[in-house]
Amino acid sequence: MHITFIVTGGTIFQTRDPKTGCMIIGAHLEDIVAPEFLSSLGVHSSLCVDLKVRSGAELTYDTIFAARDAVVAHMARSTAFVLVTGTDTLEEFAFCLDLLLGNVLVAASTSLVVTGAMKPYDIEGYDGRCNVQQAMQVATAPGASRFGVLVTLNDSVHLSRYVRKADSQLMGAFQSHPGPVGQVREGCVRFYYGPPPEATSLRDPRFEVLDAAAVARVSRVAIWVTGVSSFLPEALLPELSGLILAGPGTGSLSAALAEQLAPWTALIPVVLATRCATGNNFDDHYYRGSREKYEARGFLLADFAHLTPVQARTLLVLKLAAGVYSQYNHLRSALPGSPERVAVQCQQPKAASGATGTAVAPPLQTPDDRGEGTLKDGGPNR
Ligand SMILES: NC(=O)C[C@H](N)C(=O)O
Repeated sequence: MHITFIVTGGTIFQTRDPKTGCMIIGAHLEDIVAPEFLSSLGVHSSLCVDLKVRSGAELTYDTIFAARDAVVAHMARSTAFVLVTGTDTLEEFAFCLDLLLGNVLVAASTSLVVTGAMKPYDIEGYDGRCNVQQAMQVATAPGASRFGVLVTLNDSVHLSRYVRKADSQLMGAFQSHPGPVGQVREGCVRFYYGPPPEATSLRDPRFEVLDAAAVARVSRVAIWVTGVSSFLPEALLPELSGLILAGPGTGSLSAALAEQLAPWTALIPVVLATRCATGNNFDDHYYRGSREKYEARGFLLADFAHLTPVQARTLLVLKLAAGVYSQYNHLRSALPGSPERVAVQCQQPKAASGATGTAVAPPLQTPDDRGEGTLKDGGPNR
């Protein structure tokens, strides 16, 4: 067996620099992975691709694509891949790689497991060594390759589709809302269920041919959290390739914000997500018409069902780069703020301020809203 490691920094490699008192990359993969442990798994050769990133906050789509390219380049030789990274953006990294590569990995019977550490290398109780060992065990376990990209930390194995960093500090930070797909117990990997169809349905073959340059043109997607007395500065919108609104409950928007943003949906994709930790961005079972009333005004909901705002952002960036929404293809040819993009924006309506424009917003009231109120008067009870 051959394992390829890809490393992109993070707490797992960090120590305190005695000279400056600041955190630095003070450890390397060879300090963490014992050759004897590799041999015990039947791994006779390994390789490390260091993408030279300091921490999770520094992660860029360029690095994600460099990792994707490293996997593709070493796929023929490798039985398994272990990606060691900063935990702050680990969930985005894993989710994005699964969208880009999940089907390719499954077809090639190759596993990819992402891991990191919650405690620095020089702190008592350092979890990095154990996490990397368990990631190697999971990556080489029978059946691991049917899942696409997995995440392993703290004895747990998560599907990249469901995992999120739910705590900013503690060891059990990584959680999946349906629970982990597997665990490491008594030194052995146990998978409890196979990949449910929902976990793989977001992979799109068009993502497999994307490159970093295509994504860079559309990656200025902002996440804006709304709630009490919501607002959004109009001046922000021309700077964006897209907007994820993380709204309360099932992604409810105030009537005023919906009025302001509806005309902008002709220019940039505006996705409605929930700011709750889990759950959907609409619920037509309880709040009838809750999807249609926004989709009719140009907001995107259904393609982003049951995703966190961070996941919705990743998916939207890839969809835009792949040209999935032809109405937004103008975003792919010009960077935000460039003269071409500004020219398109100048043609756009400012319905909220009363100016004229080209986007036509349908009426606010949907048949199912009757009697429960409309967006204008506060909307139905969602
Ligand atoms: N535990 C960690 O890895 C957090 C760190 N700040 C990072 O993401 O690089």
